[in-house]
Amino acid sequence: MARIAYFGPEGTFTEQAARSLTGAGDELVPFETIQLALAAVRKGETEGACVPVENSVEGVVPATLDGLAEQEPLIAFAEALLPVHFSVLTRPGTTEIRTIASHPHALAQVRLWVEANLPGAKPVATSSTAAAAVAVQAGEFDAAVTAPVAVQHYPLEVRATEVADVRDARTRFLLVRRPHGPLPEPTGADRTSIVAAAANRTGALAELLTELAGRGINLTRLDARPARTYGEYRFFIDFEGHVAEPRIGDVLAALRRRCRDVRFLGSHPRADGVRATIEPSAGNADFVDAADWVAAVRRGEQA
Ligand SMILES: O=C(O)C(=O)Cc1ccccc1
Repeated sequence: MARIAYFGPEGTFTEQAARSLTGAGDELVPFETIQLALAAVRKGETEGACVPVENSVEGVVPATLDGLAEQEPLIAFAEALLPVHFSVLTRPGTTEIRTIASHPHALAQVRLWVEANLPGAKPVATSSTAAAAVAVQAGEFDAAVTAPVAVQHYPLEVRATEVADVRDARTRFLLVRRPHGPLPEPTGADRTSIVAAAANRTGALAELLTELAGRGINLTRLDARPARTYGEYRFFIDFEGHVAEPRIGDVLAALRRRCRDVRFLGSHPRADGVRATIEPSAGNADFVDAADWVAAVRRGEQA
């Protein structure tokens, strides 16, 4: 049985993701912010933490990216991909909706629906979708935009379901832990994540990407975030493959040489099961064969 922190309170999308990534015997512990959930696993209060990382409409979750790039290293060892549509909840008997509260990512994904269905309602940001439900229950706001499961946790009335301006929106969540013990086994459908601080000079980012492109490695995400000093950036790069594979080990070694700083954020199976694209002459067997050939040349066996 493991204790797993998650971005709560109860009834968030992240709780749903955490449930899908853990077993029935595991204990899920809610934290009010992403930073607190990550701090819990860093301090060893929990064995893991589940946090959202990116959304197909709103993009990255900055608190998660910055939280993984800074302080003691954490490793993502599993991910979940959830379809995201919302419910609108009010206190029973509410007739007029003047304020509508939610996590900023949720508000951004229902803006058109609110304009069309609740004209004049003022959006108010809360720390999470479930925190909005708590605030509505306490009478602070009139309506909350929540995960469909939130109504099972809070005594509120469902005013609308399946609310989403963009159909098929998805959010990806990570289960992270401190770097100890073995990594998940490679499956052929894996994702590796790093954060790199490239030198501040012409072509530095292009050089990093060329290392990946030259080995036929397909990127799945590239984001830049400020490195806390004005004008300096960190690059978050996700790509297909697992560090256990020779072709991925080879590119990580090259990135380590080229970057001022590179942090490994994990290799784990992709939630969507998409298998890695392998370009001609860039498969693992090609890398092993090439390394064997060099070793043979060094032994003087091949001239
Ligand atoms: O607030 C939540 O429920 C979260 O888990 C974060 C979030 C917010 C909006 C869409 C997906 C995840």
